[in-house]
Amino acid sequence: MLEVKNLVFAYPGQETPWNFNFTVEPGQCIAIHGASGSGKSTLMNLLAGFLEPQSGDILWQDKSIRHLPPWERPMTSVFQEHNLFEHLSVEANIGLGIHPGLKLSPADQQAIERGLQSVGLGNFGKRLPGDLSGGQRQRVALLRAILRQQPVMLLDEPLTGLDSEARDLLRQLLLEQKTQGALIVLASHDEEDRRILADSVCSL
Ligand SMILES: Nc1ncnc2c1ncn2[C@@H]1O[C@H](COP(=O)(O)OP(=O)(O)OP(=O)(O)O)[C@@H](O)[C@H]1O
Repeated sequence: MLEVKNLVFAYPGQETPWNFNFTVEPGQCIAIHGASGSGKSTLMNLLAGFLEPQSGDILWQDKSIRHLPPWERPMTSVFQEHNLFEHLSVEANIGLGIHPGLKLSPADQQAIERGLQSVGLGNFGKRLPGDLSGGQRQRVALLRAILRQQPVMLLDEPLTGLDSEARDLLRQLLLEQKTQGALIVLASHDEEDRRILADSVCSL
């Protein structure tokens, strides 16, 4: 279980701090819902370890992960910037998520190929991210997160801007991740995403 307990944070000069509280079980998705500027990305950054809370705790399977650096947390994230390495092929970008030294087994390579097919990018493995559209980059970032196979996925507007076909495809992929036990924290403005994917909602 992921537990966020009285997680207090304010940016310098901010009068009223946030105080985040929720729990989510593996195999479930919690949607983080709120107006623009309400703190959804801030919460994601706190969970990922890119921001340091002033107090409170984050527990994973009853152990505090609050002081762990991002790379030691049981999490993978897709944030709005996508963070793809522009000089590396799509395949290598995804492969780096699986193995930081790109020492990929034939099974890893097969998983990448199959994954690219499943998000409609079967022939795009050798391309550079700069040659992809925004929506295609988004699909690569999401696939990389999925193939990292961490127990918790932090998704900040992962489907925004995609056409309806790609959106349906990726919603399906995320539902499959849930049935395989993935815990998803989803920041989304989209009511349909929340209705289809979320088991609970945290309103900010
Ligand atoms: N580095 C920062 N320093 C100071 N204030 C910040 C910083 N980053 C964000 N904020 C402020 O914190 C508030 C919450 O921002 P955040 O990006 O978390 O909102 P959001 O709910 O994700 O918004 P959106 O839906 O538009 O992406 C905003 O008022 C924003 O201006």
